[in-house]
Amino acid sequence: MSDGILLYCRPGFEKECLAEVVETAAESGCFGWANPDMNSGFVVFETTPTPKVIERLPELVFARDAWAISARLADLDERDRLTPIIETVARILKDAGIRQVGDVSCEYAEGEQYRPTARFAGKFVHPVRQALRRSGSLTPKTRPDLPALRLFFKDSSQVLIGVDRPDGRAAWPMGIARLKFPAGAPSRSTLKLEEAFSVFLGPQWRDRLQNSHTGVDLGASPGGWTWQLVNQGMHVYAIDNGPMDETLMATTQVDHQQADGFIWKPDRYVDWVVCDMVEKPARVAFLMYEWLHERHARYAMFNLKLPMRKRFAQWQEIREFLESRIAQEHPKAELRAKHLYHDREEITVYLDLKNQNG
Ligand SMILES: C[S@@+](CC[C@H](N)C(=O)[O-])C[C@H]1O[C@@H](n2cnc3c(N)ncnc32)[C@H](O)[C@@H]1O
Repeated sequence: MSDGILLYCRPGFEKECLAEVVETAAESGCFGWANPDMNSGFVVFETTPTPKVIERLPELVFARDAWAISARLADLDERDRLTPIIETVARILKDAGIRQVGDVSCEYAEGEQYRPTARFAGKFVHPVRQALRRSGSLTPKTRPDLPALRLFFKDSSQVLIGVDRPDGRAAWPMGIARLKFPAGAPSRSTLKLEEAFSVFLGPQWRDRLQNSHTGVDLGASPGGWTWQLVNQGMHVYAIDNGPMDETLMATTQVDHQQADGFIWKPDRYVDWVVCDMVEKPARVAFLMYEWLHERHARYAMFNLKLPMRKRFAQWQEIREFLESRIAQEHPKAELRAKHLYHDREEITVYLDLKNQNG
């Protein structure tokens, strides 16, 4: 039995995260409230979530990761925090009919003010893991296919406890994508596209791109996104009036065209169109839909730069537009969006109209 949902978001996006979970929960007849700390990077949504709401948590755009809270402990004694936690976990697992969890994480908020808690949680995970293994509640080796135990420390004396579902888990705990900046990539935004592939196509995304041979990058300069496509062996049309990185051009896999990304079109069908143009988000979303609908490309990955105000409302309008077109014209389409760890005032969208065969 759960009495709330913990959601992680980018610090500063707590309002959007809350508005979205309120709306999603209400669609399943589930109501609740929250009073989030601004810039904390998390929201505790007070509610009794139905299974449907828990199932829909991965769909949330502004929540990078989320799980249902099964217990809360406050006033932990610093001389022995472990005993009450282990006892509570044993009770939760028994109630849920779970014999063992496959992993455990000690989590914390990303906001600046939570730095000391982050250090504490980073160390505390080791004794927790040992104690759970001794009690037989944790598998000897990590098992990603089993539920994982999640412990969120607001500070070192308060913990929220939950057990997640393997199929609802974010690609990285707390949605914090730990990616190494690839040597040779021309800009840091290369990590945005790498994270997007991993989140939307799954950890085996490189295998999935093996059959993709051509790509278009709209708003490509200096080439961080183009670099990712080139690195997967694609030939890329890079569209931007700005300059492209010289080393990237020397690969001979890039055709740089100084043109307007809203006008330029390829001569033939390409596998991917990616777009990072700084433009009105509705205009970009419409362009991407048309690219796929008119069969210029098979798949689209694009960034929508959101305005400071009404960020959630703006995404809602765009989503409604895309969903209504999809419902009329491509009912099998896949549309997914996420506020990625490497996104700032923007979200990333993946669209596949699944229309290549008719
Ligand atoms: C955020 S930067 C792209 C960074 C790039 N994704 C990377 O990883 O290096 C946005 C780019 O969009 C380009 N841009 C904006 N409007 C454009 C348009 N209408 N047509 C083509 N490029 C455009 C800008 O010149 C700028 O280089």
